[in-house]
Amino acid sequence: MQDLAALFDKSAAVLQHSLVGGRYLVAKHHLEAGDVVLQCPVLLTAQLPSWRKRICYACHRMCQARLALRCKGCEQVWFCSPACQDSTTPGSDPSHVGPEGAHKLNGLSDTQASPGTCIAATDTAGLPAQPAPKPEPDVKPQANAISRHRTGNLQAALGAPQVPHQLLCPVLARFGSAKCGADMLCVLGMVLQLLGLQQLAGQAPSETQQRASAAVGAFEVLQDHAAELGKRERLEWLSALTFLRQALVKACWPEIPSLDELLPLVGRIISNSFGTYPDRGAQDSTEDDLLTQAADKADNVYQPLVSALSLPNAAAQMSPQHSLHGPGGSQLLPQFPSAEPSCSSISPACQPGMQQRQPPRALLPHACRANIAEETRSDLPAESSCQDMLSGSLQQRASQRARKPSTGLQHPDVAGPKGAQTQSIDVKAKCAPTTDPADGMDDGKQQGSGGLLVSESPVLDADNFPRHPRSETSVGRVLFLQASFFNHSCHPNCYVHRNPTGATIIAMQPIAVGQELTISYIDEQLPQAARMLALQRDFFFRCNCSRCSFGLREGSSRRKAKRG
Ligand SMILES: C[S@@+](CC[C@H](N)C(=O)[O-])C[C@H]1O[C@@H](n2cnc3c(N)ncnc32)[C@H](O)[C@@H]1O
Repeated sequence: MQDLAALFDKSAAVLQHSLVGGRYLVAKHHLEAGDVVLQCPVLLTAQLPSWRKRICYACHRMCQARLALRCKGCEQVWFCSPACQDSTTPGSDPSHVGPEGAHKLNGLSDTQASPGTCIAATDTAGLPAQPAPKPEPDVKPQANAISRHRTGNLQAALGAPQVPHQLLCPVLARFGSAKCGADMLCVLGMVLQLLGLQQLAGQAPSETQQRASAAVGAFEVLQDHAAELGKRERLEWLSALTFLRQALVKACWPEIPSLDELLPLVGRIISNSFGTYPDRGAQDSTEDDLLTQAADKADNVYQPLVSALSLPNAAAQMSPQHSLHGPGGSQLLPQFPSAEPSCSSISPACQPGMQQRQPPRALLPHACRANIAEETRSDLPAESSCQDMLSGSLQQRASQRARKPSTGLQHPDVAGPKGAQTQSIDVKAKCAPTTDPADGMDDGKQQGSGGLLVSESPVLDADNFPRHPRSETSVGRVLFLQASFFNHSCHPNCYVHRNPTGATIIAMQPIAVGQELTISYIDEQLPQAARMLALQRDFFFRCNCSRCSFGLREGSSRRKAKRG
C-alpha cells in the first residue's frame, strides 16, 4: 500500500483503503472545478485490428487515409512515417531486441525479417548462439513470471518503457490468423505488450529493466476480475489465450506462460482499461489547450452545447463521463504531459489526411462480450484449472460446432452452444467489425450495427448533452495505471481527459479535502437499470454510489407509494 501511495505523490489525490470499499482516492487538498487532479501515462494500449491501418502503431495518430508504411515482418502494424517506424525498432541495440539475445535480428530490420520466424541469433561475441529452445505447445509453466518481477519502486512504473516492436513482431505475425473477435485480439495485443515488458524486466539491470520491472509489478496490483467471468466468456478467453500461447511458441518466445497465468492478465485488462475513440481534436492538444479546457469546464459543466461545438474534446468537458479521447496515447513516453509523441514528423503522405478537428465522441469502456445470464455465471467450477476446463469443453463444443455455424466474430472453438444467442446480447452488435475501415471505406464510415461512426457528429440527447457512443465505435483500448484506482460513480466529480501522451483527471466541481474522487466508467445518463447492467457486465460490480443508492431508495419508495 505504501508503494502504491507513491504513485500519487505528484498529484492532488491520496490513495486510501477500506475493508469494505477496497482502494479509492480522495482529494489531497481542496479542488476547484477545472483543477487537474493527476496526469497518467499510458501503461498498455492496443488498437482494434480494423483500425491498425489508420492509426500509427508508434505515435497513435489517426489518419484519414490508409497508412503507407507497414511492418513487413508481421504485416500487422502500420506507421505514419519512417521516423515512427524507427522509433519502435531500435536497430542493433542488443538491449532492445529481446530476451537473452534469442530474438536478435542479426542486422535485419523487422521489415526484412520473415513473418513470424524465429531468427537465429549471434551472441554479443559474434559466436553463433544456441538456437532458441522451441518449447512444446503444452510446455509446463515456470514459476509465476509476472510476480517474479515485482519491485519496490512502483513509481518507476509511470515511466514504463516502450516494448520494441522487434520483440513482439514474430508473435504479432500470427495475429492475422486469429479467429477471435476484434476486441479480444486487441486485449491479446495488450497481454503481449505486458509479456514484452516482462522480458525487458528480465534483462540485465539497467534503467529500462527497472522501469519495465516496476511496470509489470504495478500491473499486478490492479484488481483482477477473471474469476467473475461467466462460463462461456471464460471459455472464449481461454481459447483466445490458447491461440496466443501457440503464437508465442511458434515465435520461440523464451518462456510460455500457462493459461492459468494468462487469464488473470486478461482479468485485469478488461476491467481496468478504457475504450479509445477517434477524436481528431485530441491529436494536437497541448498543455495550454488542456488548461484552457479545464478552465472552460469549470464554467460549462452544465451548459455544454456551445462549447461542445466549438472546442476540441468538448464532450469530455461538459459531459461528466469517463471520457478518454482519441487515439493519442503514447508508447509509454516518460515525458508527460506536454511532450509531443515520439513521432516528431508526420509523413507528408499522412499529414494532409490527418483528421480535422471535429466534435469528438466520448467513450464507453469496451463491452465486446456476450452478456452472460446470471445462471450461466454460477455454474463455473471455482477451482478448475484453465487447461482442464478448456480441453473438456472444446471436445464438447467440437460436436456442437459441427451442427452450428460460427458467427464469424468468435473463435470457432468457442462458438456458443445451441441457444446461446437467446441468453446473450447480440455479440455482433457489440463487437467492433472484423472488416477493415481502410479497405474500401475511405471516409472512415462503416455501415451496420458494428459500424465505426468516425465522421459522425456527436449524438445529443433531449437536453443537448452529448451521449456516449455505442461501444462498437471504439478504436482500441488503453490502460492507465493510476486511473485504475478511481472508483466509479454515476454522479462523478472528476472526468478523464485523453491527450496524446496519456490522460489527465480533472475535477468537475469543487471537491473538499478528503472527499472521494470519482469518475464514471459508463454513460451515466443511462437509466439506472442500464447502468447497473453495464457495470456488472463490463466491470463486474454492483454500483454502490450515492446516486444508485438514492435511486434504489427512490425506486422502492415509488413502488411503496404505488402499492399504498
Ligand atoms: C478500476 S477499479 C477501482 C479501484 C478499486 N477500488 C481497487 O481497489 O483497485 C474498479 C473496481 O472497484 C470497485 N468499484 C469501483 N467503483 C465502485 C462502485 N461505485 N461501487 C462498487 N464497487 C466499485 C469494483 O470492485 C470495481 O471492479
